[in-house]
Amino acid sequence: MALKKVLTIAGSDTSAGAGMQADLKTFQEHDTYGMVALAAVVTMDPQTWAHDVTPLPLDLLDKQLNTAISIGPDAIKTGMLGSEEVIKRARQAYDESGSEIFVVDPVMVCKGEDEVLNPGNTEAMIKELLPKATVVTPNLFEAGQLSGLGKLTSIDDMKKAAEKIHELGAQYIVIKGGKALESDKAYDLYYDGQKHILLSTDKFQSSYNHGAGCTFAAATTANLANGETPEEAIKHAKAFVASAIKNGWKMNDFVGPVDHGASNRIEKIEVYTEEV
Ligand SMILES: Nc1ncnc2c1ncn2[C@@H]1O[C@H](COP(=O)(O)OP(=O)(O)O)[C@@H](O)[C@H]1O
Ligand SMILES: Cc1ncc(COP(=O)(O)O)c(C=O)c1O
Ligand SMILES: [Mg+2]
Repeated sequence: MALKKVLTIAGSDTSAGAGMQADLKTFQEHDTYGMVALAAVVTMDPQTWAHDVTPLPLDLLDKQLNTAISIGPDAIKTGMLGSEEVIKRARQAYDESGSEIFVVDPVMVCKGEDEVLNPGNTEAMIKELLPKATVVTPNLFEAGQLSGLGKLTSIDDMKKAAEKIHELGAQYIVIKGGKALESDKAYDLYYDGQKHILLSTDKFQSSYNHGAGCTFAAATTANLANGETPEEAIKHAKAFVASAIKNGWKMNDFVGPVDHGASNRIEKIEVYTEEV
């Protein structure tokens, strides 16, 4: 059977733990055919590892989107988009694609960097992306921004934020408590408009977790393309990224990426679920 075609509209992380590199590696691990339309290139200062984001010219993004859409992706994921213009283009590309799976990873900051990439982006994501999102995968910070609730510190806060984001049009929401929520387990909250499900795994080391969010959203996209329900897709994506984090490794004095292949190559991790 032909592989499902999965397109990421995202940035390039030259260190290759996050961004479109994480997406492509994760798509491959899920037996899907990964494709890319590149929106920006992130480079790091070798001395300080400060991130520098260089957007690609919009006409070059348009050419890539035209090509990719003509191939007929079965599912589309977004990652770092960088500007309101690019967010609009991503929405148009999804509308034109005929695909019915749109996974929005609303990347606002890079881990280790606390400056929001561009505040106007939040409004554009709310207006352009959420109404079309099959699944949206904000981390704790991003969920606070999208919901307008600000800082979230508890599962109860996450439930309220998920309900707000659902009202904005996203069909399925998963808020990643993950590294940011103070807790003994790694919790994520799933909401489908009716029930809240708390997903958890053991909490593993968090020094070498670069790319965890991208990997989680890419795995969700691939699982949906392969026919899983949103609930299954997210649960399996969480197991996949938990193994990737457990086996994360030190790249240099600044960063350590997750091991995108760990779930298939090294070990499976169990995910627990309960309705809350
Ligand atoms: N230390 C950890 N151990 C296990 N799972 C984790 C850990 N940190 C994050 N996760 C999981 O990894 C996924 C990505 O979460 P997170 O790192 O918070 O996202 P982002 O990279 O977008 O900020 C989520 O499923 C989260 O629960
Ligand atoms: C291109 C790109 N996309 C997305 C991200 C976000 O990565 P994470 O999966 O750690 O949230 C980064 C972070 O460096 C990045 O460089
Ligand atoms: Mg992220």
